[in-house]
Amino acid sequence: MSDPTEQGADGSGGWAVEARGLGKKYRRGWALRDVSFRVPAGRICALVGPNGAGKSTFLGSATRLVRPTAGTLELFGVPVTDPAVLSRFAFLAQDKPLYKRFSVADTLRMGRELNPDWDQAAAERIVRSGDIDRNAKIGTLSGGQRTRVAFALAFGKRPQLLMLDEPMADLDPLARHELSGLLLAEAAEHGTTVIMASHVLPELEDMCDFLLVLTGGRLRMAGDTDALLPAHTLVTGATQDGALPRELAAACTVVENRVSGRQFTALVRTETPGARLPAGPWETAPPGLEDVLLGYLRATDAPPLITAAARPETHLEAA
Ligand SMILES: Nc1ncnc2c1ncn2[C@@H]1O[C@H](COP(=O)(O)OP(=O)(O)OP(=O)(O)O)[C@@H](O)[C@H]1O
Repeated sequence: MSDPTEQGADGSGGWAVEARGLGKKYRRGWALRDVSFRVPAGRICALVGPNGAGKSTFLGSATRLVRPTAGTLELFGVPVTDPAVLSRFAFLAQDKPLYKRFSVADTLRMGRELNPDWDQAAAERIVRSGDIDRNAKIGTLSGGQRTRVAFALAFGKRPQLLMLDEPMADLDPLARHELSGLLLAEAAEHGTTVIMASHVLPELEDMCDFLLVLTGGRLRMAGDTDALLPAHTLVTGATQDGALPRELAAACTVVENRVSGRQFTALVRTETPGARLPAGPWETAPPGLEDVLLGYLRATDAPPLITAAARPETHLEAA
């Protein structure tokens, strides 16, 4: 077995997250089922899926808040069951839990006392640029201001892996822009890996270079956006019966085919990188990230696509 801390072929430093056969069953059924993937270290990874897809359950499993029913999960090669992972990650939960009676200054002091690598200057900077009074009690702050303090706590910890569950939901457009810029700068400067669950697809296009897509607790797509996007093509053309022309359908995997009147618009993919679709009475265009994500979110029976970079070793060995 290779070492998660060793240099990857592309010069990057191993992988940050590795899930193998990960599953979580609640009384009503499986929230996550047989999920296996790797996220290489240093990536900004979007975790995408409809409501109830299992995103928070995955983040809960990675942060020791949820105990998986099946499989294994490692952060930087350390099983999440090992308390040694605690110093490696920071987590910004959807409800941004903070102590309401603490002041902002108390909250940052708590961060400093609990975290050996605490970066007080970075945390203070984030709070200051939101014009938040250090003496204000958390309970008196607006939702967006609380989010900013939670960001300051997460960044101040200087984690190797930052996990965020819908971090921007209650921020105004300016704060959104500022904090996403900060996230990118942080990741670039410190090599931090980021995993961010979000429903705001256009935002992800600008920020993320790696994708994880879940629907119904199953992994549908995983890999570098640079590898995933070029594998897909948007095709439009005329159809008599709603089906794609046979010659076209034979040359690709159809992710989604939508028919309006006598016109089809299909998201297709070729399984061999660089393979071309046959020419014919149809038009092709490269899809944007949002087109690809929406295709997989709508067509839940499309075959999953997990690129080689996102597959744990067992899959590579079996291939
Ligand atoms: N504590 C729990 N007890 C029982 N079922 C749960 C629990 N937490 C989550 N579930 C179920 O697990 C499934 C996945 O939920 P999860 O919160 O992980 O989805 P999500 O992708 O984060 O959704 P959203 O986008 O709405 O936040 C859902 O069907 C949900 O009802």
